[in-house]
Amino acid sequence: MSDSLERLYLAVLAARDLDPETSRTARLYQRGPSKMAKKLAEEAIEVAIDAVNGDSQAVIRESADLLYNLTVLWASAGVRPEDVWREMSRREDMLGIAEKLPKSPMKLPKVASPSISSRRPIVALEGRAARKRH
Ligand SMILES: N=c1c2ncn([C@@H]3O[C@H](COP(=O)(O)OP(=O)(O)OP(=O)(O)O)[C@@H](O)[C@H]3O)c2ncn1[C@@H]1O[C@H](COP(=O)(O)O)[C@@H](O)[C@H]1O
Repeated sequence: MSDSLERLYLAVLAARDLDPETSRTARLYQRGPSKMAKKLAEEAIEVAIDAVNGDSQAVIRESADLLYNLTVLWASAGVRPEDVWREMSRREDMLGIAEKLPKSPMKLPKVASPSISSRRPIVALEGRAARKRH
């Protein structure tokens, strides 16, 4: 799977400078990170709804769309697939499985807790006023 995500990532990088009239990826670049984030969030919600509805074929299709939009956001944020694989390996080495680190301080070695000011700021995604573009 990582091979096909890496190929998709390279295709996304190559499409950045194409004509936004003909390339969806170039259009997303032109509209910026907030539009990319909105598309990613929409696809994630679609996957979740399809799973709740028990539509596994739709989950598969929407998951592919979700991964495409994730690679676009990675590319925009300067994150490479190998950066993500490295983080997954680090978690696997630490926990034996590539899952999110536990929040409970009981399960982790003691580290300085982040101050409130270092938390991620809340940002607004692009509004839903505009209709979906194709
Ligand atoms: N692999 C993909 C890919 N996978 C999924 N998508 C998505 O394909 C969906 C389009 O299908 P739909 O029109 O059914 O989706 P939609 O949700 O109704 O429409 P949108 O509002 O998302 O536009 C969108 O959600 C895209 O985000 C992709 N779009 C592009 N690519 C690849 O990205 C590369 C660059 O392509 P261009 O962006 O066309 O230059 C090429 O290698 C393409 O194959």
